[in-house]
Amino acid sequence: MKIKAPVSKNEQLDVSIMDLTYQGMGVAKVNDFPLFIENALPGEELTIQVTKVAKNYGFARAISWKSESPDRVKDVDKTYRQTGIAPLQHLAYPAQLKFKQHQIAELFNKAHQDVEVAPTLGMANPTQYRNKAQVPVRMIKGQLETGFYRQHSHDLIPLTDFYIQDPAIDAAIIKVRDLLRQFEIPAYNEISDKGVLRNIMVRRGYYSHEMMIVLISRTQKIPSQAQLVDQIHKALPEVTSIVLNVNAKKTNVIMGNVTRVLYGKPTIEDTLMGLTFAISARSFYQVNPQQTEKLYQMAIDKAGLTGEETVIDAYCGIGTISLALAKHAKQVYGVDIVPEAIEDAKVNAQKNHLTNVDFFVDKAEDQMIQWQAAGIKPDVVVVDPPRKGLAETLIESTAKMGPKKIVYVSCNPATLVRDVQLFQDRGYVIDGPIQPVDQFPQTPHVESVTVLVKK
Ligand SMILES: C[S@@+](CC[C@H](N)C(=O)[O-])C[C@H]1O[C@@H](n2cnc3c(N)ncnc32)[C@H](O)[C@@H]1O
Repeated sequence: MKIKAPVSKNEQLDVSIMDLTYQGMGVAKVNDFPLFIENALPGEELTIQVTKVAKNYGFARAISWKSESPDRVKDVDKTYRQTGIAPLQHLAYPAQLKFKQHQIAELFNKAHQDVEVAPTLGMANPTQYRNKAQVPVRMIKGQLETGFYRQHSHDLIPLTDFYIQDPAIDAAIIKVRDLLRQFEIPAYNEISDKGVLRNIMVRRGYYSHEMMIVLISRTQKIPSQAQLVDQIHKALPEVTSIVLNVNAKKTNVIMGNVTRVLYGKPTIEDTLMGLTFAISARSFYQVNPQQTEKLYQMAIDKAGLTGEETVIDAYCGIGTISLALAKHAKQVYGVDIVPEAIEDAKVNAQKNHLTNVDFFVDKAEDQMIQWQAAGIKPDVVVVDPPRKGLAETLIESTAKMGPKKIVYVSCNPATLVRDVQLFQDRGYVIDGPIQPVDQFPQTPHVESVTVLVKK
């Protein structure tokens, strides 16, 4: 028998908000049927209009408030919410930190795990923190614009202040945009699959102030390329690298596989944990440098190294954690799937005069099986996977290698909970509190460090 939802589309209702979801939406329940409402906070009483009804849940939009949460920040800029750049900016920062701590505890509780979660480590100035921007380029009314997509769409909202980005990066985007207009370079059109420039990526070293501009183009060459590049580096003295990335595919993936240096070096340098790192266009590098130092210090402290240990850093990127650990370990092995990242990692080991680190290009899950077969016996394994978490085969081979300690740096508590359970099934237990670190203020994203030890 088909069960009818207790609400229908377009219906208006008065509700109380009970909780925030992992995506940062308010949750209200009507006869146990959950409704998700953007921009609504726990404790608020409001009138909503139902916008979508699915089998077990629905979505609604807020129409008017009867009572507001004391944690609500008034006078927020709606553009940031519309674009999804800062979907939690309406929640006061201390409450954002509590929300992140609570999210992790909730997800473990739902999996019947009683864990201790420490208060989230926040930052003093939780805006303008990003060292990297990736902005789409589109033609609007015949003019090239840069900005951000409206959430759940590809409609570009032009923006000049991105709120959570380093303002020097925002200024560089405007300058590049103006030069693209001056040279009449057409933006890419997703529908016709014609035009030239798709995206602009800008990275700026937090300490070095070296800046890289990546022009992501559908075509192998940009019209007036030499003059454009010349004008960009003349207008922006911090620019030490201009790179062309070619992405000729009709795809939502931002970067293609071909990169060519148009000006300066193929990498920029920055400093983290007192070490120097070269970073190329396609390599991962943490976007919040101030918080990354706290996150890495936490991972290093929790690893508890004495200088005698063999350590594996799976998902190592350009070797940031590996090299920070190498100063305190006998031998470190790092693996990442992106060849450019591993090239950077090898250069970075040399730059920092660290000779006790070996880096490998491979899927971490495959490399781990090879290390296990080769009889490598790590004392500590650090994992820092993307949001989808760990492959079960990696968990299996890690457990077989039997490290005393696993330090799990996670950017997604849902996959963290799943993976921790798989480690528990193989004889590991959580040691000490889980430590959230706020890498992404004004957004619902949650980063954390968890330690597992062998029973
Ligand atoms: C969250 S980042 C962490 C990188 C590094 N630990 C850091 O802090 O800069 C995840 C990394 O996993 C890499 N990656 C994604 N899938 C992978 C896989 N299956 N095997 C190995 N590395 C992978 C990405 O290239 C990226 O460098």
